[in-house]
Amino acid sequence: MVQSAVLGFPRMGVNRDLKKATENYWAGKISQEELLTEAKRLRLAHWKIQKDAGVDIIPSNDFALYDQVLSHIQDFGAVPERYTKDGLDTVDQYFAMGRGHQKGGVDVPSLEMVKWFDSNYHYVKPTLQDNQTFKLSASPKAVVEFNEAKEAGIVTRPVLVGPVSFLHLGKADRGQSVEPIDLLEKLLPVYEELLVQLKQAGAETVQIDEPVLVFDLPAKTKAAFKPAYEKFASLGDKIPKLVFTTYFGDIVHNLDLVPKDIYAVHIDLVRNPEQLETVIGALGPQTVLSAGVVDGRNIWKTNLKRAIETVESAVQKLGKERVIVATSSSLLHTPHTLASEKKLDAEIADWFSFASEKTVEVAVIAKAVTEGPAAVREQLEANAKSIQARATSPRTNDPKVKERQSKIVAADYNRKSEFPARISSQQAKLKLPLFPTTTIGSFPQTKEIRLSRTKLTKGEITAQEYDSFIEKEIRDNVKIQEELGLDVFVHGEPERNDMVQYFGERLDGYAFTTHAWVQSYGSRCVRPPIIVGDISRPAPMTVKESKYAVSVSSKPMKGMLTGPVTCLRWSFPRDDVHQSVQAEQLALALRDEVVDLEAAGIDVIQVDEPALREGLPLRSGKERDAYLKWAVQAFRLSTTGVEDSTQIHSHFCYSEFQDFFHAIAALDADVLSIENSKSDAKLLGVFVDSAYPRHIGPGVYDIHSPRVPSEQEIKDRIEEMLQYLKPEQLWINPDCGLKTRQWKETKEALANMIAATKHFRAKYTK
Ligand SMILES: Nc1nc2c(c(=O)[nH]1)N[C@@H](CNc1ccc(C(=O)N[C@@H](CCC(=O)N[C@@H](CCC(=O)N[C@@H](CCC(=O)O)C(=O)O)C(=O)O)C(=O)O)cc1)CN2
Ligand code: MET
Ligand SMILES: [Zn+2]
Repeated sequence: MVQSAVLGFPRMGVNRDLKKATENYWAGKISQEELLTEAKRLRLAHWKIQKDAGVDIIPSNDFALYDQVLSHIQDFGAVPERYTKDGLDTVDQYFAMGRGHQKGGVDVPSLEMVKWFDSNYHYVKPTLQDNQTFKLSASPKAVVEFNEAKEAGIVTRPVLVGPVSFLHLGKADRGQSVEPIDLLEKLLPVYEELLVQLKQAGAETVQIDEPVLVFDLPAKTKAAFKPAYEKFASLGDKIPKLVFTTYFGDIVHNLDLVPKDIYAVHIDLVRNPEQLETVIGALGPQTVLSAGVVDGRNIWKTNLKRAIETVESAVQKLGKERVIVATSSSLLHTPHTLASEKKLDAEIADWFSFASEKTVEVAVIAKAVTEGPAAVREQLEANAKSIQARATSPRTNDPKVKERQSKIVAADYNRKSEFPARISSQQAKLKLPLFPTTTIGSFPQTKEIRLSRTKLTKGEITAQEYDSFIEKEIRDNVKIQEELGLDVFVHGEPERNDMVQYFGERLDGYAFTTHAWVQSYGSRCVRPPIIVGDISRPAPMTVKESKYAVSVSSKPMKGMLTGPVTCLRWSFPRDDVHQSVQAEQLALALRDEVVDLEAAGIDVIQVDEPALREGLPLRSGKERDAYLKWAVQAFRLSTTGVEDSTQIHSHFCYSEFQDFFHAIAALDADVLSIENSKSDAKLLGVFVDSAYPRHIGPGVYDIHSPRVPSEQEIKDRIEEMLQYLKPEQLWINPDCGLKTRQWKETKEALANMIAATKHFRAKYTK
């Protein structure tokens, strides 16, 4: 028979239960035991959902209290010494690596956290030493959780990040020069021991994730697959059978690296359906194919007929015993269940499938292929009806939007003058000091703010009461910035639930949800709005708040927008229209907003594009060039409608610009603020090499951690930056927005930032 498999399930729970438990634990409101009990309850609940859906192969060890890669770091004994030396217990040590720890005399910053491939999920980077050793934990999480499921009567397939991916996704610690992949030989015994333990516990198969196979890999990484998987093959029956798992791209360019005698290979057939035949052709004679046909990255109902056809074409070549029907990737990137959405329009809700619904889809597809379509006729008929209804719905189509798109001309992509002329008219108006200080937009989203928004939604306060509450928040934010002595103010974004969802809720062509949370990092979640049709702006979206902010401020006030590419990437996009078309529609809506802000007296406008980098196709080549072309055009289209004297800022939460710097330069933004505090200032070298003429604010401190950076630390960062950037180019700001922080640490950190800036201002002003 054809079996069904899920590669991973979201772990937050139906009501973000895990978020609440971890945050309560951090706040000292619940004990560690209570946290672990809640985590166990969630794991069991999630296994049960999959079992009830009829899924044959259910994952374990897909759970994590903070991040699954971080769990591996700990289980492999790859914890840097700074986290072990103070005697924190295992759980606190784990969180210290995830988010830093500044309590009871212990003061350690977090490890670096970066985007997981091209998704909005973040993982913690394995951070390795020149003399790195590895040692398997006494009770490895994968074994513990396998046993836990077994006790509940569910035999699961444990998920591990494979050794090559673990190392390739890691880096050398600051001051170390080790190339992680060189540590393979030292790492393999740990995998061996773990796999043996899993086998002894009763695991028949293990999902071993090697998603780095979708990249263009350096020779050394490529060369690591062979010894790693030969080693595993040599262990024979002592370890479970391995499902070599890839996702988010095709593996055709790396097919020779797929182990021939492996039990099974998983490929993502949602992203790259065309790889099917080639991959089948290259499989070993016994190897099973796990066909990822149910999208782990989006929320559209699977076209069951099409998925069944795909799976059947594999079955024809391999036979039923050698095909598994699976989700394309872990379902971590989709919300828990559609059943929680009580407010969605019924017509539109019928088009969606969230994680719980997707588990049913895999089971239905497997049954249809195993027993024939008659066995699931009702489900297939209902599905065909939904697919047809969406394809023909007038709600997806707006001729006015299309007409406007057809009228875009070349001049719409250009500012009136080049940067030198623009910056002098901006400077004449803004009169900023050397090293202008600013923040990235958001200030702490306090409990009070969130509660008052909840009250508005529930009708417990009026829109007017809510608006005046927001105005008070803006006034408070302005006052705080005045007291701190910042140079360019922000209104603080108190009215925004999220920088993308907020715009989704105000644009036509979007649907939005009440409970469809997806984990972004640690305990932080987002509710990506859903693009269902052509996008347009029925009314200004941010002008009221920005205008108010200007009216109560004594300094320049930045208007704050989320750029078209980021709106697209952090939404669930349509799958029936190319992403470039959706980005262009967003750009036109934002262009109108930018022009309206300018007319309302906002002289500085920031258009955030933090997701531009993550959207970069994972492999270099034609696809990347095409993406960068439309992404840059969308940004330019949204920002070029203003006068020279209006200053356009953009913000990026990453600093590794090397592979696409030309695109960053092509945005032609007057000022860029970028995340930089965790990276080597060397990365700023690209700005020097290309004689980048415009202004840059590399972040001087990390905002993901509650830890307060000292004035000296910030001075050191600025000093480093000045080795690369000209003083008149440099802005001083944090890495990113401050919404996840508390006020106390925010004020302390900004005060240190300003003190450090004053030191350099005095030094450089003659
Ligand atoms: N979309 C997106 N992606 C992003 C980022 C981002 O800002 N947005 N930033 C980067 C890092 N990722 C982040 C992702 C989320 C959060 C974040 O703060 N999320 C909040 C939720 C934000 C939100 O939607 N808030 C709503 C709902 C708040 C809420 O929880 N309300 C309570 C009731 C109020 C209470 O008791 O607190 C409830 O609904 O139960 C609002 O403010 O209106 C969280 O997890 O806590 C921060 C960074 C990269 N990707
Ligand atoms: C993830 S980028 C965030 C930018 C946004 N303006 C903020 O400050 O929150
Ligand atoms: Zn940011």
